[in-house]
Amino acid sequence: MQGAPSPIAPEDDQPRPVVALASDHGALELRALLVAHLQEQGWPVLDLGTHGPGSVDYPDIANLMAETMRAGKAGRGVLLCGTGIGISIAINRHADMRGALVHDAYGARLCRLHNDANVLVLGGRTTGPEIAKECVDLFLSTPFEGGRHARRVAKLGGATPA
Ligand SMILES: O=C(CO)[C@H](O)[C@H](O)[C@H](O)COP(=O)(O)O
Repeated sequence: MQGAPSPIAPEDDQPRPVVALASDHGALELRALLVAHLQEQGWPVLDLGTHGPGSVDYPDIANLMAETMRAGKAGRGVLLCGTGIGISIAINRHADMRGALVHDAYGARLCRLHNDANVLVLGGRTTGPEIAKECVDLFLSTPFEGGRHARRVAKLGGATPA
């Protein structure tokens, strides 16, 4: 189904999708902080790593996220690398992924309202913890607006994973 809203339920009385998080070595601390933050808020979390300080390649991490979401193991993704740039390029090579590199609350809200982003991308070396938490919260609680934006999202092509 092209351009369909992602299956997110901002209201607390509806089931919450699993949120997968993954990063390269450039965002280990911020990812760990966000995993704990989401778990504290009751979100079902799937932490895909990387789990050690060793250097890894961000395209591999983005590909793992895409495979995980395509397999239906998560409904939303949060990806991080040092700047967020490399991993956002990588995730958007997948036609069914709409990754949004975000640096503030406005972007986090608008990437849902207008772009129906299914993956939030943050930079572990560029975004502080409080802003990152705010971005993740908005990403997970803001619905897609639809309307004219549905037409535009449909023109991006690609299916919306379950
Ligand atoms: O920011 C990134 C890509 O846009 C990644 O985190 C890379 O790790 C970054 O390029 C830095 O690489 P390094 O091997 O840690 O120097």
